[in-house]
Amino acid sequence: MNKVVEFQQVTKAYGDVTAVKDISFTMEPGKIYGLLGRNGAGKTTIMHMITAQLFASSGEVNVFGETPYENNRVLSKLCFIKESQKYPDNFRVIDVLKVAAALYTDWDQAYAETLMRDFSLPHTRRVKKLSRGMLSSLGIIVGLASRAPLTLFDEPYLGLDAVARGIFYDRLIEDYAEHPRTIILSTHLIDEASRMLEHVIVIDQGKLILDEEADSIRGRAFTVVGPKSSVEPYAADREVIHRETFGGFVSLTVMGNLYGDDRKQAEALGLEIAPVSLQQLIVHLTNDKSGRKAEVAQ
Ligand SMILES: Nc1ncnc2c1ncn2[C@@H]1O[C@H](COP(=O)(O)OP(=O)(O)OP(=O)(O)O)[C@@H](O)[C@H]1O
Repeated sequence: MNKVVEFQQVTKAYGDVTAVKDISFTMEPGKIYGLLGRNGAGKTTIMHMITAQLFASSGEVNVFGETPYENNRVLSKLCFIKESQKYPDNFRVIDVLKVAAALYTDWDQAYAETLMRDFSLPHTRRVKKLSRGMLSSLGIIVGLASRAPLTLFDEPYLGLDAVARGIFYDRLIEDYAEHPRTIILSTHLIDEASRMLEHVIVIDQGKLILDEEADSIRGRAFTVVGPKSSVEPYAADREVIHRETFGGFVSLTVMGNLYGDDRKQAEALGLEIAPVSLQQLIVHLTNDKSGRKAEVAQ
């Protein structure tokens, strides 16, 4: 299958700061990727190399099978929504939409208008007069209505309230189902975004430490709940990554195969089983692989 993004042993240094260290990964068409990691992990640097705003110090970056640098065939297929997008001072919301309509080949104006209503964004308000959350909504509208074959959202929801974030997730999932494309979402809100993510790439201190399908990560652990007397023997020779006690009951998150014997044994003991959050697992896996106590989410 043709790859949308290919990184081969890519390193990026800013002077003596090496932000990205010898990273290799590929991204396929028609998938939603989560690019996750702590502050300063190197996520934005990776997105800037994909979108040809930064050169790699070494290694090879290919997008749609070609180098993206000064390559209009590639760049015309990309839409990059940054955390703090800047617009000319005199621009109104409607001017941003006009520029986007001219820029993106697959732009859908009717869809943009629907999204404008969903996010209650006023057409004629000057962009510099928008609230922080409204500015984020504008970026989200441009990103979704661009329908670009590769759309990148870099922490797109600064200042957005929970309702607006919910609208973003819902619209993205609905629209993606009708118009499959590759989406890269960089976020700290892993639990919130996890229902949309199909594949997860975790960066820690510039290194790639996890590159896996979200479902396969989720299936690696689960939570068992029950009376202490049943839960503790079950947990005795297992890896416990989280523990909560309430009265005589215990809830443990254990590493194990959610779809296999580990689950059957727990069921046989009458323990309740619940899926574990992607965030909790990633925090755990990050700790393991980086050899330090990391906290992926804020
Ligand atoms: N222009 C620059 N000059 C020097 N160092 C930089 C520059 N841009 C980024 N860095 C450094 O590179 C590292 C990675 O930064 P990057 O912005 O890619 O991280 P990030 O994962 O996107 O972080 P966040 O989640 O906080 O946005 C950090 O140590 C940062 O300080």
